[in-house]
Amino acid sequence: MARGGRHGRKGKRGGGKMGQYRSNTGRDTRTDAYSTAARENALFFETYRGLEILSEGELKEMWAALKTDLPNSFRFTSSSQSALDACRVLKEEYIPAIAETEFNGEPVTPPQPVAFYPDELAWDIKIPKAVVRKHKPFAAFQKFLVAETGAGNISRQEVVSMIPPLMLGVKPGMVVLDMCAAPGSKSAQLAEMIHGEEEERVRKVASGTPEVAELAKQDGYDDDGRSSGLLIANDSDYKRAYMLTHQLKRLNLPNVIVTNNDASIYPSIELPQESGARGQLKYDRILADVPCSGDGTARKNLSLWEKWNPRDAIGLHKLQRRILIRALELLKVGGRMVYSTCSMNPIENEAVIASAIEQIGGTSKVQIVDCSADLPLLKRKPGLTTWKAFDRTQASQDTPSEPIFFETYEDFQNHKANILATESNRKIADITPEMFPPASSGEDRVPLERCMRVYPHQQDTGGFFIVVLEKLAPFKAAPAPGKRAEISKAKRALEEDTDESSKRAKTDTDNVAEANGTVAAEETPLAPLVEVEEHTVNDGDVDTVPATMSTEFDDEVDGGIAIPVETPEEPERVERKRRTNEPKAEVFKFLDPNHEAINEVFNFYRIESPFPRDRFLVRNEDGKASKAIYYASALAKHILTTMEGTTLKFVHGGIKMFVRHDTKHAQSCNWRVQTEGIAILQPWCKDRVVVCKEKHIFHHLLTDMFPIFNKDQEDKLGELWPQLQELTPGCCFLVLQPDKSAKDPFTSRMVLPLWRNPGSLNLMCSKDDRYEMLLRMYNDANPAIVDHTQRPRPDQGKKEQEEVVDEKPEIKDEDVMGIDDKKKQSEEKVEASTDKVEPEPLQEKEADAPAEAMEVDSKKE
Ligand SMILES: C[S@@+](CC[C@H](N)C(=O)[O-])C[C@H]1O[C@@H](n2cnc3c(N)ncnc32)[C@H](O)[C@@H]1O
Repeated sequence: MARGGRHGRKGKRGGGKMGQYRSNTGRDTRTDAYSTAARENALFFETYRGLEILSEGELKEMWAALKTDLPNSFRFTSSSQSALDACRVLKEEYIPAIAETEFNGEPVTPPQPVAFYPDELAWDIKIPKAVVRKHKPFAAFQKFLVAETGAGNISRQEVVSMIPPLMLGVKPGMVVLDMCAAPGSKSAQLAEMIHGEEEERVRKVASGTPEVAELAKQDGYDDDGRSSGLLIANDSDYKRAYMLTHQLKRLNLPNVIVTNNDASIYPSIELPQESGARGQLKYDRILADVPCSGDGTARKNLSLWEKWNPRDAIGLHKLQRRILIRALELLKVGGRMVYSTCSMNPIENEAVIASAIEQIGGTSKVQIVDCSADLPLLKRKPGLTTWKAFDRTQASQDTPSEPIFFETYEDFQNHKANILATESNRKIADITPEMFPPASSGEDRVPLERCMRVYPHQQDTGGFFIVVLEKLAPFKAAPAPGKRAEISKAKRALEEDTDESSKRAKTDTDNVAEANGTVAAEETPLAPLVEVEEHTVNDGDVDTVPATMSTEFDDEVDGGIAIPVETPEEPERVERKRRTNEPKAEVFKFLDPNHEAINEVFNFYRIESPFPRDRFLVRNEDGKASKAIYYASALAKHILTTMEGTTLKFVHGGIKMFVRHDTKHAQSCNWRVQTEGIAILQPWCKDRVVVCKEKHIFHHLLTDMFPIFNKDQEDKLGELWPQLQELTPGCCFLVLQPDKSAKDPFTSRMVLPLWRNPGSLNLMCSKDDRYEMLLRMYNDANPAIVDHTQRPRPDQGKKEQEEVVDEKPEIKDEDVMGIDDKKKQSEEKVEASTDKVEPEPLQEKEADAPAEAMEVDSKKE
């Protein structure tokens, strides 16, 4: 596990990616007390008033809501049984306790389930974050939140940010792309949906009768009970892509890949087709939660009050449209995508949707899905069908802070001409015709009212824009509007063919078009006249990957202005230039199914067929099984191998299933199992399974590290004693089995790795995981954990003591970290999981090192 952290962080001063969180004086504003920051910005307010998208009364309500603290909210991991247990603990223990407490003499409102979120899995805390952190009665609750977040059972996530994944309707078996995914709260939601009830299905297939097995293979679980789906989560900012990895790794899913590419030119993935012909991967679902000006996040991103500027949206519109068009190209016919922003500005929202639909050939190619019946308890407003474009550039320089509105593009052109006539060097916004409402009507009309707008005052959240699009037919995107005008001009010039300069114009234009594809480059014909101010929103920075990928189209092609585009026969092997400090590309080398290490683990744990032998990989250049063996799903394996060395840049893929542990016991195995992959592996293992049904026995294993294993401990170990006596030394699976006939039964099933030494035992999990389980399962907030290898044992002979310590397996970083480190890390993850809060970048050392090296480093620490 990579260690992020505040320690050793080399934060940038001033602008850069952190720019949006700095005040004009360069101070980081993220930790400012909510109450001390001024929440006023006349330009921001007057712009929204002048836009007339809300009545005067509602505008005031929205403004008042924007000025208050954002409630804290979190979500339980839907795919994990221990998360569902944690949710029950919240309801049965913490909520009643909080309901009894008071703050400043008033009763406290306990956390409430988010009304629109299914199964009461999302919760809202109306008590301000600062109060929860500092007020004593909430200390236990805070501890619970931190422990469960660290364990991957809870994700802190803003309520509005939970909407796009819910609207996508992802199911197990689906192939999903999250194009702008960091820091990853929505990706985590999507990954959980793909995972579904995989663990239960796997158990049925592995143990059941043929009928049960058949049943368990259906509904997307057709990989012997495992979900055959895949999530590719991408972000163009490589540091944020590593933060994304951090967030997703907590879920322990083998069908997740993280990439680091520019979404607007996201590479196509080659797939072998059954017929033997080549095909390209098309996605069932795509999320384009694009970089935006983020004015819906003003309740938590306080620097917005200081910096809000209409140019941020204007500067991002084209990138947003390019990302959306690329998403639609990559979508399956019949597939659905969500385009979303945390901005309320129509230029980043409805204008992007309308112009993109026009560019790809209209509503016969893609439709806006009517979602009015979905999530009925979500309060929302329809998308805008008419709006004005706006800027702050007044004709006179004396009134620079007042917004100026344009009903039509001609209005804007006149305004610009007036200004430039007197002051040719004034900076004017790059407003383009696509930023205005579409003129189409009748059958071609784009039903923009089907888009969804969520305003902060409606249900005490941030602001958000969401639209669900369904691809109806393959299309060939027309060139971007500016490019189209340029090409027409060049074509006219060619037709006239009067002088040399027109020929040059044609040649230049075609060269640019060929090099960039239809959507890779856009310049309006007006561009040379207009200078755009640098906008402050850095999420919109485009990755500087050269536009070498062609934007290939679906097999059937129609209409549009065709620009010669070369569709590559196979993925291009283009060496992508590494930026300074950028880590080397991660490596994924799959092992031969008959590799010695694979044979060893299959024999030792008696892993039964049909558990696949050909999906194991290592993460080093040599392809040697030296430290860890990972496992990836079938599709993940295909993509990691076929796209190796192409422009698709991988950051993460696969889960760690076995870790090397050299043992001197001849009958043992040199590979121990890891918790990451244990739930899908164990049901296929017919050996080395130890079942525990009594909670008090497990408590002993949690509080004692390396408890002695001898006859004197027989009573303490109860049902485990005879089972463990039968086992040769080495790793085994400890299955916690709910059984009503037990005195003290478990509420749900869980599997953990256990190490059986000749003279001791050890549960193979970190101290922090022990603390989390003690809190969740035994409500024990301050347990004492004893490490018996650190204690003198007068009752043992020298040889016995040596045996205990000698076989103490190496546990990697998660075990090496102390509770304080892990707590800090969990708190950082909590921050990172919210939408617009810039996560702490990984330490440079980590960012530079491949995954395995990171672990070694952190262990040395
Ligand atoms: C609004 S944030 C996404 C939040 C994320 N979906 C979540 O739920 O945590 C936008 C992200 O887009 C990334 N980004 C900016 N330009 C991009 C591009 N051209 N391609 C891909 N990602 C981009 C930024 O680095 C940023 O992480």
